[in-house]
Order: sequence, then C-alpha cells, then structure tokens
Amino acid sequence: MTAFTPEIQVAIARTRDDVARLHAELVRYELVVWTGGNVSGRVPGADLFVIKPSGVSYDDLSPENQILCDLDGNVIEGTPGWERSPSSDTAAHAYVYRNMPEVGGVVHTHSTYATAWAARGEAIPCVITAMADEFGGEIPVGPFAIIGDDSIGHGIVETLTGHRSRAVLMQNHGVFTIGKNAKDAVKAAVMAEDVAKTVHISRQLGAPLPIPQTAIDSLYDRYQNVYGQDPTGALK
Ligand SMILES: O=C(CO)[C@@H](O)[C@H](O)COP(=O)(O)O
Repeated sequence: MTAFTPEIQVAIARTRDDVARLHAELVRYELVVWTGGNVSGRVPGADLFVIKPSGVSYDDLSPENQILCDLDGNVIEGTPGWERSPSSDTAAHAYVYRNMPEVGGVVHTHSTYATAWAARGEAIPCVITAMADEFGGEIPVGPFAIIGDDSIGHGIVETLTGHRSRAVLMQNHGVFTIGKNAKDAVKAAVMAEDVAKTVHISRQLGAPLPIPQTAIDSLYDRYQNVYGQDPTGALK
C-alpha cells in the first residue's frame, strides 16, 4: 500500500469528505437522476484526485467509499474504496487535472436544459447578466466523444483552454464543469443549468437581446473580483 505523509493523509481525508458531500448538492439542485453525474476533487499538494465509485446511488456515498486515483486515472490500490470500479469518467477527469493545473475540481451532469443545448450542439449565448458574471461569455460546445477513455477529457481541455467559461456542453452528452476546487466546479454546474433554462425560455418568447462585449467584460470582472465577501478572482 502506498505510504503518504501525514499532511497528504489529511488532505486526502478532507478531499474525500468534500467529494462525498458535494454529490448531495447535485441531487439538491436537481442536476442528476439515478446515478448520472459525478464530482471529483484534486488532493492539494499531491498528484492525486478523489472521485466517486461508478453507478453507486448518491444516498450510499460516503468519504470512505470515494476512490483515490493518480493523475493517470489509476486507482491507488489498498486505499479505502479501491475495490470498486471508479466513475466511468475517471479518465476524462484525470486528463483535465493533468493538463489544467489550475483546476482543483471537475463535475459532470446530464442536467436537463444544459444537456438539451448539448444535444443540439449549440453554445448558450451570453444574453443575461448572470452568464456574464459567472462565465464571462457564452458556454461553448465541445466535440462528441466516446465515454470511458480520455476522449472527453481531450474535448474539455481543447474547448476550455483560454476560454473564460468553466462549463462546456459536450455534444450529445451533457455538461462538464471545472473549478478551483470541487465546490467551485459544483457551483458552475448549478449556474450552467440555471442559465441554460433561462436562455431557453427567453428563446421561446422571442429573440434574446445581446449584451455588449464591454458590458460582459465589466460584469465578469466585478463578479470575479469584487462580488461577495471574499472574491478570489477568475480561475485563470
Ligand atoms: O454519462 C455517463 C454515462 O453515460 C456517466 O457520466 C454516468 O452518467 C455517470 O457515471 P458514473 O460516474 O456513475 O460511472
């Protein structure tokens, strides 16, 4: 069994707690049905991340049954939970952590409205201030990619590198979000579904009005750097 320093053991335990607990937020915000979504978190200070076991009910998730992986997506043998198969999207999450060092959390859902946009392969245009605040522009579409290997990871990294958005609509599949940590990525997933719904409804009523780029830039800067109690700035 791999030996970790006491500091890394503490960081692993905290990440297990966070990742297990944050899956309940996917349920609370109605972003998932059955077991169709996953959260992972990078272990601070180590080339490791924690992800849920595949196809296990959210009610049955606990810190002890989360799965510890290296950044190639290999399960760390002998650690709690290691005997179960990790999430089907483990290779995708691992690819993101390897290629986007600023990312500390990854989330995937099939939330209804965002996935409906993904099924059409259409980016969500930035026509409400909440989108400018959170995503700094449109939510882009990533390529269609097969599930189970790192193809999805390639699509996420390709699409989000150099993009302000922390969410990507993977064509015909669903939403993947990134964040500074797992909670931040969950927030992006919640916000992505909310704006996907609002912009969809707006489209039913007529043509949404565009927001000038200068206003989008200003809204994004304020929200990332001024809003709230302890703004920490954009992801990149
Ligand atoms: O999109 C897919 C498979 O279609 C997966 O993301 C599942 O929705 C969640 O899988 P596990 O994390 O439970 O393996």
